[in-house]
Amino acid sequence: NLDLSGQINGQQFEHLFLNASGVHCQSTTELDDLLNHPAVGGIVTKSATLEKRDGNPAPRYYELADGSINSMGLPNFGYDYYIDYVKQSHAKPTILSVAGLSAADDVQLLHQIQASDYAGLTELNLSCPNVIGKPQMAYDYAGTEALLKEIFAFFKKPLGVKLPPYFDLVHFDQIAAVLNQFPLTHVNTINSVGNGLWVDVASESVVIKPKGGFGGLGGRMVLLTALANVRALRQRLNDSIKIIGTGGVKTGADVFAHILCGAELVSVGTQLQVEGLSVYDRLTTELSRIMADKGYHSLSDFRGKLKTI
Ligand SMILES: O=C1NC(=O)NC(C(=O)O)N1
Repeated sequence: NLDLSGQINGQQFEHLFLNASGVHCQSTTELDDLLNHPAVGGIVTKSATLEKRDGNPAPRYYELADGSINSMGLPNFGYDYYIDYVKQSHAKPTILSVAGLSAADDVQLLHQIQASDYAGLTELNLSCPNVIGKPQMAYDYAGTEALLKEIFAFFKKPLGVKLPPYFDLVHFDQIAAVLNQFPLTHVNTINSVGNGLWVDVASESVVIKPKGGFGGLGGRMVLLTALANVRALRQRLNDSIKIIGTGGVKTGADVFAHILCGAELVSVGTQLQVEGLSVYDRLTTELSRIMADKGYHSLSDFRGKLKTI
């Protein structure tokens, strides 16, 4: 009886939960698992590159007490695999995530989507921190602006972007000034906190192989950064650009906080990896209890209504 829905580009997500791209979304079997789960409202594919990729050498993912560190390196089955999946009809909205290894790759990927008969949502990943030698595009404001100008000259389908975390209010101003120039359906924030390092004291060693142990951080330890990025971008972006809140969600209270900061929908990554699909049932129960206790019937009763003091 609670309304836990959200909308992006007029597409109704009956239930606010998605997977964070990269988690439980590389194979069609995993994607079907997500789509078939009642407490999942929509899915995001693993970011597709033009050609299939093995990704970085293992070990490349490590679970910590309060989150995760990963340097996967965009392992995926390639664009054709994912476009074939998302263009089939599905009961719930799909978001095709794509990641070029260069701006030219990004443009090529979007030309292919534009030429396809896929009519769903696309998300351009501008924030993978783990491709060796490649920067996170969305930290280059001029580069991002030039890329989006080139893309929107030909791309007429719904498009959002996956952003890295920003840590300076001026940087929020700068990326928002770029994004507000374009008819984006959404931004998905945050991607992992790039290039953290975990040290195992017993072995006196790093715990993942790529990049000498440097990897993107996820899970509870990034919640405060995720909330700040959702809030700051909600305060700065045009209302037409919705926000998918990703990062640090472990409890129903974390979900509630993301919505208070302005998220339209909420993704779960590390905690999905840790707990499996049942995480969505637990989060739904916990969120519903908080809403009921507060007398809320719908997410819109409190979305974006964070109080300041
Ligand atoms: O965008 C990404 N974010 C991550 O944290 N890891 C993956 C990856 O490494 O493939 N990509």
